[in-house]
Amino acid sequence: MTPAARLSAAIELIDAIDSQRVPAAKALKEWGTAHRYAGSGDRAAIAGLTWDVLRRRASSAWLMDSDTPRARVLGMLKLERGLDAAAIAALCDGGRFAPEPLSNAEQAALTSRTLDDAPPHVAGDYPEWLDGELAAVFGDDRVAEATAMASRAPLDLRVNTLKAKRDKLLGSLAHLGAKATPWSPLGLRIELGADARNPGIHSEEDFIKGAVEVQDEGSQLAALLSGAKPGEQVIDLCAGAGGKTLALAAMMQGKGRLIATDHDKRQLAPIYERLSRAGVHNCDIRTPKGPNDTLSDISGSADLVLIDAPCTGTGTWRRNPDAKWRMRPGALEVRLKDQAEVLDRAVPLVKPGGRIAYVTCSVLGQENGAQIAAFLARHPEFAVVPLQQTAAVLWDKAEDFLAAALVSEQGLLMTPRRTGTDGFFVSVMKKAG
Ligand SMILES: C[S@@+](CC[C@H](N)C(=O)[O-])C[C@H]1O[C@@H](n2cnc3c(N)ncnc32)[C@H](O)[C@@H]1O
Repeated sequence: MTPAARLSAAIELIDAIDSQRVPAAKALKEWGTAHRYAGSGDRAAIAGLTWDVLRRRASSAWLMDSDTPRARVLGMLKLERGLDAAAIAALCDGGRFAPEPLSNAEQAALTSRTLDDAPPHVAGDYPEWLDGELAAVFGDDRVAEATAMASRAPLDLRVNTLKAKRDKLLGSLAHLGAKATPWSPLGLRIELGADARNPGIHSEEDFIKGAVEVQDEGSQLAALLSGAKPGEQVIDLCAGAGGKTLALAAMMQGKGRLIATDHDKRQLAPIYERLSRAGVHNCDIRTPKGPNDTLSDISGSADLVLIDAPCTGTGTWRRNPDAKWRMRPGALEVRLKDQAEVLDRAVPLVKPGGRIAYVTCSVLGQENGAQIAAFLARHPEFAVVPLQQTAAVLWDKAEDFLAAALVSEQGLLMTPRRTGTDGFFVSVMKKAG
């Protein structure tokens, strides 16, 4: 397919996503089934265009002064891909399979309109109802923060120190362009291009043998900041598919006891294979069975309970721009209730002097600082560990990391703009000894 034909396909896809209200991933899959002649390069390029339109959904419509699928694709080409009006006109030449030539109004919009007068939620590409929430956290920086949250994310990997060292993997994955991540001592980063082509990490020998896992650097840092140590008893209360469990296991170096559970057994399903591939032997997976508490035998003995809390996922918008536009206020309310519940559930598990590490992949204050402030009011036996102490696991990078993150009395917030990671909030609290 020509670049122009790919553009036409992206317009068609955005139209289908809008008119049939289907998730983008489903629409892309259906498009692929209906267009079997399209090669993998075409599919990746069309998916890349479609995701980029979703990233810049509001700002591209503002730029074009029109909300049609075509207008948003054209606006995205300027805002996200940096093409000027002449380059866009060259793509829209009206040829076979190409989009129609630009109208005078489109030409004028691409030449002279800007986002200068756009309201913050339009310039920053986020739902209007979240403006107050983001203003409360970022103030006047919210457009810049949200714009970074709308950008494309790299592929981050965590080296599994139970099996390998980062220096060696920097060599063996050099053909994918893997570089060391800025903050995590275990991270590798592969920058991805505008097309949504996956570098095939799951087929690499290092992945198959468990030497690396896919994990955003922010998620790696959240696990590191929990401070899990060899010999401790550590509970991963919201283990899900086990991303953090694997990181905790590596930190514990096979020594001590790691217990992973989740209230939804379906979420836990992939964890067995992942732990086995990673060579983890000290993890006890507790699958919920009926109404009995899976942790009823544990009382006041955990050194650390990690709560990778259910949250709105606003910190991962750059990986899932579709979800951002689907988010509704009701979802935030449900999450806030779940978070308070899971925090309270952790309390009796922790031993005197033990810690709770609370993590979300959200940037919203209600899910982060406010949730912790409310928890501390309910449980005055807990206090936030000073951030310098929490960040000490990053050694010589600790000070710069804390300067980059948004810090508060309750914890620290990483964001794409500040730390180049997904948005993650971390609060480590210690129980009085
Ligand atoms: C952010 S996800 C976990 C991701 C996972 N830790 C990882 O790194 O791959 C949050 C998880 O919390 C679980 N969850 C929600 N409410 C819970 C509760 N009250 N107790 C335990 N788990 C809960 C959800 O099923 C979901 O798997």
